[in-house]
Amino acid sequence: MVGAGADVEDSAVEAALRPKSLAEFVGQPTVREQLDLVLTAARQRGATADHVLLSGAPGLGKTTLSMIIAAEMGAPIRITSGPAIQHAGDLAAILSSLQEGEVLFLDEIHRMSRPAEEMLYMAMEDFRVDVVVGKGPGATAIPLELPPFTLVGATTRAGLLPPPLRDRFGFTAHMEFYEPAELERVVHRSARLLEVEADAPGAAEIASRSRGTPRIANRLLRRVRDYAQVKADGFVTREIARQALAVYEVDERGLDRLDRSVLQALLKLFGGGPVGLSTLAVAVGEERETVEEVAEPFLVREGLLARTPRGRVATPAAWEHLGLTPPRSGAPSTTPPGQRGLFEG
Ligand SMILES: Nc1ncnc2c1ncn2[C@@H]1O[C@H](COP(=O)(O)OP(=O)(O)OP(=O)(O)O)[C@@H](O)[C@H]1O
Repeated sequence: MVGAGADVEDSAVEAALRPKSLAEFVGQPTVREQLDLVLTAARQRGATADHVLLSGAPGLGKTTLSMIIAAEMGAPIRITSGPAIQHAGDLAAILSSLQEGEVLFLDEIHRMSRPAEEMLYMAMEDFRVDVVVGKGPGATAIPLELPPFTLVGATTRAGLLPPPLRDRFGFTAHMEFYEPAELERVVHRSARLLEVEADAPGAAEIASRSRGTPRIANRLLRRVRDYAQVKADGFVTREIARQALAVYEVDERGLDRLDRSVLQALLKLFGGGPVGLSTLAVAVGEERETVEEVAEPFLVREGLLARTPRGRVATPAAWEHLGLTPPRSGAPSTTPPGQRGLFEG
């Protein structure tokens, strides 16, 4: 899938395309300015930077920013994720091996286990953990001093974090979706690094279909590059980008196969809603989290889907985008000739 999955070559290229400094990081002007102040001030004081929480949709640059924080502080970085830390002992092992000033990047921090989370409170605030040795009445807590470190937590939604954890971050940055002009700069920068020749309209076409997300912009650029190389002379123009993205089923608004299946299920199976998230996810054969965190933020932002207390509801723009007619008084919707059904092909 062009929109969400990644192959091995893609992962390696993605790493190579990461900006290495705040100056190279495109867009997010507010976050960049605030973070620059936090880091410069800490550097001037010769101190370890405060803990940073980054929230925002997948692919907006949270991992990249955590690496930049380490690079700007001249510190090493350790990368792990919430789901990888199931026991407090896992976290104690990581924390006790940190060097002074090291950046610990904890992706999906909202998915950490409860005991680990509680250990993290003390580690963040007092740079200390209590390691419990033994079991039952004979168990003893041995306090362990930690070197000062910077925790960079990443989450798709800061609202998922318990307040005691959220409050222990000295700085919280909310990453926004990128404007088309910013994504165009991302595409030009990546094209230069990948040695792909693209003109301005070609880059703009890719940017406008990238759902406000640099990771998707980079991925679409690579797929358009493949098409340009195999079917043309390697040069990316608007027409080449359009042809390539039609092959990969990314439409003019940037909706990919997953987005369209979600909308089609909502419209065709549930008459436009309201329908619960779990039911919708089952209908498209995806995990609830994938629908909620990958497809929905974009569909909501595009004004195609609304989250209501009673469930997910399609907007009139969704019916229009898929060329379907909203049902009147319970009549089934009609599919114009040539429109492909949900489960066809
Ligand atoms: N501001 C930016 N400027 C240029 N490229 C960027 C920017 N932000 C992200 N990218 C590119 O997008 C890709 C994805 O970024 P990254 O892995 O940091 O996202 P993420 O928010 O951590 O995603 P996830 O939460 O899914 O792990 C990287 O390869 C990077 O090259």
